[in-house]
Amino acid sequence: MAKRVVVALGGNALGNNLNEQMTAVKHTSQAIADLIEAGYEVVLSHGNGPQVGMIQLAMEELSLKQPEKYPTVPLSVCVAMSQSYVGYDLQNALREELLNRGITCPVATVITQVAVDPTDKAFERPTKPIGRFMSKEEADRLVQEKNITVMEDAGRGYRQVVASPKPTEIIEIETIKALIDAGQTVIACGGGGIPIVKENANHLKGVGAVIDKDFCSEILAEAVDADFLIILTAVEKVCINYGKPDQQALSSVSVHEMEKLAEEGHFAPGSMLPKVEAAIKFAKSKPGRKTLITLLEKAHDGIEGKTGTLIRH
Ligand SMILES: Nc1ncnc2c1ncn2[C@@H]1O[C@H](COP(=O)(O)OP(=O)(O)O)[C@@H](O)[C@H]1O
Ligand SMILES: NC(=O)OP(=O)(O)O
Repeated sequence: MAKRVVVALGGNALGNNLNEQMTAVKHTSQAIADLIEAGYEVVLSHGNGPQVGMIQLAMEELSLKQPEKYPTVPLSVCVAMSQSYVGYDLQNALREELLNRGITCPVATVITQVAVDPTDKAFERPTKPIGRFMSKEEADRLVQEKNITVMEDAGRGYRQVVASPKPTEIIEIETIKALIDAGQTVIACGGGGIPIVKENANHLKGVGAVIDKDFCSEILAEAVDADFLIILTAVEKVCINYGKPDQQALSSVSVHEMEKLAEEGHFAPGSMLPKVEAAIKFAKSKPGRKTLITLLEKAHDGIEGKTGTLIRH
């Protein structure tokens, strides 16, 4: 039976703006098509930090200019827009790459809502960076003008941060499973999913948050009973003492060892730590499940055991 793989695409797989994304998805599709060609069943998820920030800013400018005509657009709707915008580019690029290789496999994006707990403490403490990077001066000015929260993002500059509650349930999971079982390649849970809370028996209400795509990809991987969770990012291997002279790359690590390293503070919160936490959770969820963290271009080599950081039981 074909091995089932959930692939979480990081920022470098999509770029930061319209032009970058058009180019990046072509490159990304080659790496994904390599996995499909090698016989893996692939389910894709992706981030949306730059995209949702761009959409939110555009919507805000419009509503500031003409509030009667263009009312404020909630963040949950901006997440929905980012899902369809990225999904559109990604499914088209992958469709073309597969057809060019003579592979007949329909590709579809599922608009995915993801439940969060309305009492999640994350609503009181924004941590998820979105949008572009800013200087400290610009960030301070926007804090005054717009009453937003900003944070320094892993030594790369300042960004707006929003609440990022933990995902608890994927609403469209049965649709996603039906498409996978029909042999289709599915893009789902984009941007961590559209965050919703269950208000009563049947009503789902969007909430102002951006869910971490690594945590959401992990619950997706469990729900579709994947063998592998692959988190593709901008580094080939996870390191200890990252950025220091004694930096050391990790190749194959048990969940127990990885938990210890995380406790020792080797992984930066907001960048590598959520990936490591998601990796540990998936590898622990059922015997035989493994997580791989590596570079986009190394996805195929990584799953063949040639590179990347493997987190296993
Ligand atoms: N211990 C570590 N090992 C490797 N990379 C790390 C580590 N700590 C922080 N990083 C940084 O985390 C980045 C990945 O996080 P991020 O850029 O947020 O991911 P994404 O690809 O999902 O957008 C890496 O490119 C690297 O700069
Ligand atoms: N939603 C999310 O985690 O996006 P990024 O991966 O772009 O931060």
